[in-house]
Amino acid sequence: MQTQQKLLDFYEALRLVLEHTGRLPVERVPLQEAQGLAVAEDVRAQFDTPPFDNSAMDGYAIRSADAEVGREFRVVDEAPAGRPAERDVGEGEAVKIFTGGVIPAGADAVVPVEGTSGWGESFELRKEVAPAANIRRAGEDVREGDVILPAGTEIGPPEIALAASQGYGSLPVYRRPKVVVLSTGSELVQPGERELAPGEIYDSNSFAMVAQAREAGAAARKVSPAADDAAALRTAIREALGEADVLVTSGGVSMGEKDLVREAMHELGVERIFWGVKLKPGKPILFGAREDVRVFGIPGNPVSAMVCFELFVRPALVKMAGREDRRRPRIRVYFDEEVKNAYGRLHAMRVRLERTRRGWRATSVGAQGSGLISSLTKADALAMIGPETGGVPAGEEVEAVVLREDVLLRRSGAERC
Ligand SMILES: Nc1nc2c(c(=O)[nH]1)N[C@H]1C(S)=C(S)[C@@H](COP(=O)(O)OP(=O)(O)OC[C@H]3O[C@@H](n4cnc5c(N)ncnc54)[C@H](O)[C@@H]3O)O[C@H]1N2
Ligand code: MOO
Repeated sequence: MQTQQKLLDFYEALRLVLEHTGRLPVERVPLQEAQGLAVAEDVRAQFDTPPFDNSAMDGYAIRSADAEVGREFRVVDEAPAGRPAERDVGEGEAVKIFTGGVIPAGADAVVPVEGTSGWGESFELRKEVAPAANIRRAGEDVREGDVILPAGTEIGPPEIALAASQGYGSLPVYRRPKVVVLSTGSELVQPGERELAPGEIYDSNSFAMVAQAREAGAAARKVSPAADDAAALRTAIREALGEADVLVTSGGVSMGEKDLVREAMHELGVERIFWGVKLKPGKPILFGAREDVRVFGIPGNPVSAMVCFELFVRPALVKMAGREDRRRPRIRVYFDEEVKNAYGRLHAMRVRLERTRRGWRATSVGAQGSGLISSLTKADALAMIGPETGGVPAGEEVEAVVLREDVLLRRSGAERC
């Protein structure tokens, strides 16, 4: 077994991940499944909306030329939404109309019922009515042929509404990436299943990484963890490879005799693109490909697993889905005190962020061990402390990857409604 690693620079490793990751094929998905995906080609309006002139108010459709205050009108028909009137509106006549009702021929204005003596077979006009009052014109929302959703648009609730209003039951999108998460390790027990025996721990990584994948907009599921056993591992990986665009394994990629993931992947034809990155946490990460499946062998330490997911898997997933706009924001941060880095690797340090007059101040969340899951619940960002100079002096800025994007709102002074 290979026990020496040539560690890759982090940014070079990320470049390789992105270089080996492309957009997934375009497919049409039902509207209700399109949320969060990117429109893959321009979508055009198939007709004007609204499709017809219609009333903005409950009231009467009349001829504005007749609209003298005090005049009596005869109601000749009605036009509720969905059922146009059969009669035209002649002089001194009105059609009872409700919001969304088709404006009948002859009428050019709607008087709200509050501007009349009320509902009835006839009414007296009590308020002036200008031509075109309370009419929503055909095509005032969108015009036939307009590009309503340009390629690349994120599909959110307003885009879904617009597409539905144009009769689209499905939209062309870059397919949502399918992620399968496979934890490895004989010590793992599923939470909620039973109490732990000595030496066992609960499998938190597969839950964490499914959540991370979903948060990145992918469809993700976990499969049963595989024991540290070559045959079991091979079977589990083979099955997962058959179902995924992205396979993420956790554990078993380091130097131990029970670290069998690399070998299993090799045997199953996964081409290794890199193994080992000059990064803390996350050093033993493996990245490979088999045909269209991208494979991340992520270290088992829970913080390493989640940080590797953030820094490598997430950028790949959002690229596959055409949603590069969902890459994490990067900002410059400073520390009040010197921060040392004796790891000899780029330290993705868990920090809190605070907005000051100088900019963004980063403060370590505390101990940075790779097993300290609770530390991640306190982290707003990963401050990238380079190994070259042994750390970063007080006040000097470094790059940080923002994990909790709502902290950026703190700068804007925005309040929540
Ligand atoms: N001789 C060396 N030992 C180690 C090295 C090294 O370079 N030489 N690297 C260390 C680093 S850095 C890391 S990171 C870890 C990663 O090791 P593995 O990917 O092989 O992970 P495991 O050994 O399987 O597990 C590590 C740790 O994480 C726990 N774990 C595993 N899976 C889960 C899970 N699904 N949920 C929660 N916790 C999990 C596992 O019990 C171990 O405690 O290797 C160092 N060793
Ligand atoms: O790289 Mo390991 O992830 O240092 O703990």
